[in-house]
Amino acid sequence: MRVLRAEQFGLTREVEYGTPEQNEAVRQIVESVRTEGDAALLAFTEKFDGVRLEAAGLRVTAEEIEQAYGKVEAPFLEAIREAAANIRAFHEKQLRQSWVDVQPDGTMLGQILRPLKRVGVYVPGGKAAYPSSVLMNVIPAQVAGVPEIVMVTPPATGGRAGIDPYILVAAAEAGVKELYRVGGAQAVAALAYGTNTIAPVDKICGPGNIYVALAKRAVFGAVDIDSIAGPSEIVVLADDTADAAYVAADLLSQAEHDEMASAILVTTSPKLGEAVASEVERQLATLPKADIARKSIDANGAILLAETMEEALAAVNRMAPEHLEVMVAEPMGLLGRIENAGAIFLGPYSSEPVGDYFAGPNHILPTNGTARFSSPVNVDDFLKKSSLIYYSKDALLKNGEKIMTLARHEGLEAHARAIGIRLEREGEQ
Ligand SMILES: NC(=O)c1ccc[n+]([C@@H]2O[C@H](COP(=O)([O-])OP(=O)(O)OC[C@H]3O[C@@H](n4cnc5c(N)ncnc54)[C@H](O)[C@@H]3O)[C@@H](O)[C@H]2O)c1
Ligand SMILES: N[C@H](CO)Cc1c[nH]c[nH+]1
Ligand SMILES: [Zn+2]
Repeated sequence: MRVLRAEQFGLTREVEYGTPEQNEAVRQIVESVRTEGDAALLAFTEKFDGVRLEAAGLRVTAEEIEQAYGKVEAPFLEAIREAAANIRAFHEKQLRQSWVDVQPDGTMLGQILRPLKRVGVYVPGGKAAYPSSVLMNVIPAQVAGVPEIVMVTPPATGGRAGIDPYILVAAAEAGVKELYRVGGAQAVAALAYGTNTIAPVDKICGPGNIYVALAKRAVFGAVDIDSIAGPSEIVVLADDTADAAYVAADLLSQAEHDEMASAILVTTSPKLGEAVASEVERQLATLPKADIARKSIDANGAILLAETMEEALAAVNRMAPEHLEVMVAEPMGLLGRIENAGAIFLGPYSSEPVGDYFAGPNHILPTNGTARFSSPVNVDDFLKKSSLIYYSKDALLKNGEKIMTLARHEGLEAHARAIGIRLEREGEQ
């Protein structure tokens, strides 16, 4: 792994996300699906996923899901059910209620929360199967009360024939009723604009590779999106008390997701840096996905050496990583100084996969520095708010002049008169 001085790590705000070629490819895919619908969807599915389908075959049937149950083992079912319960319990704590505040003069002000009507959830499946992402997408939407949850996932998970049965079982366990075998930018475009087969949604959530992330960014505005949850990232912030083997294992846990994933150690200890570099090499050699992890570590892996914890924290906050592990003697003591991170894992036993699969917080997290302003997927993503305003006659008579003053300062006479006409008429009575 490259060793760099933390202060020299010139990580500035990224202006362009993805290469120009990837951006152009996504632009063309999105535009074709928008204008040609199912025909383009099927053509891109054949081109990028190697699967030839008819429009009628896009929707996954109840029989397929039933058959999938026959292919998964009992320990998987037990684990996914317990994970689902943890994720549901965590997200239920996020649920907020509508509220109304009634004042003595009869004024009523409030906020009404309603679930979005129809949302699309993307479950990745290009290089690996992600049943866990089914739960992370679907459960918060259910907790919010979304009536129509549409799931899409590539038709040949990890290049194998068909959708991974564990994904199908996770979808059934989560209660998904509408599921299509389509992935990549074409799936995002279909959800956003609709085709003959897939009705358009109000919002698209879920993680994916660079093509999925760029497509979500491209359709934002036509629909809402959660965040740019692109290729995975991990930053480990460690001092000389950290265990090099643990740090290396956690860095590799994210490197194996994607050649574009990134894994960075920020440390005040050159000795730990050296030990982690050789541990990464040792552990990488035996990984089944060593080819992907190798490319990711070579392209986007680094060890940043900082003089002080202050400097280390500045580098972390500048990167705004998707996942931050804090492996220092007193992790709680640093918490208040971490400003930007999608999820923060404290101490040696909170290894990143604890959050990926089981603890309960969402694993769909902002990447590429967007944790500066974006949040993990959460129940609020699936709710919209309407403000509620009721003014009594007394309240309008009391405040009308002030409203007219403000309107006239903006040069908006019609606004002032809309109030004035009521003051004249009601004030006379
Ligand atoms: N940030 C998060 O919250 C989070 C969570 C889980 C996973 N992830 C990330 O999700 C990603 C999953 O990626 P994946 O590839 O396994 O699955 P994916 O489903 O995101 O992407 C696969 C699809 O990409 C499309 N594609 C592949 N090559 C293409 C090309 N050259 N041109 C156009 N389209 C192409 C294909 O249509 C394919 O169906 C990884 O990067 C992983 O790190 C992120
Ligand atoms: N680490 C991923 C988010 O970047 C989520 C995940 C799902 N399965 C394994 N990992
Ligand atoms: Zn992961």
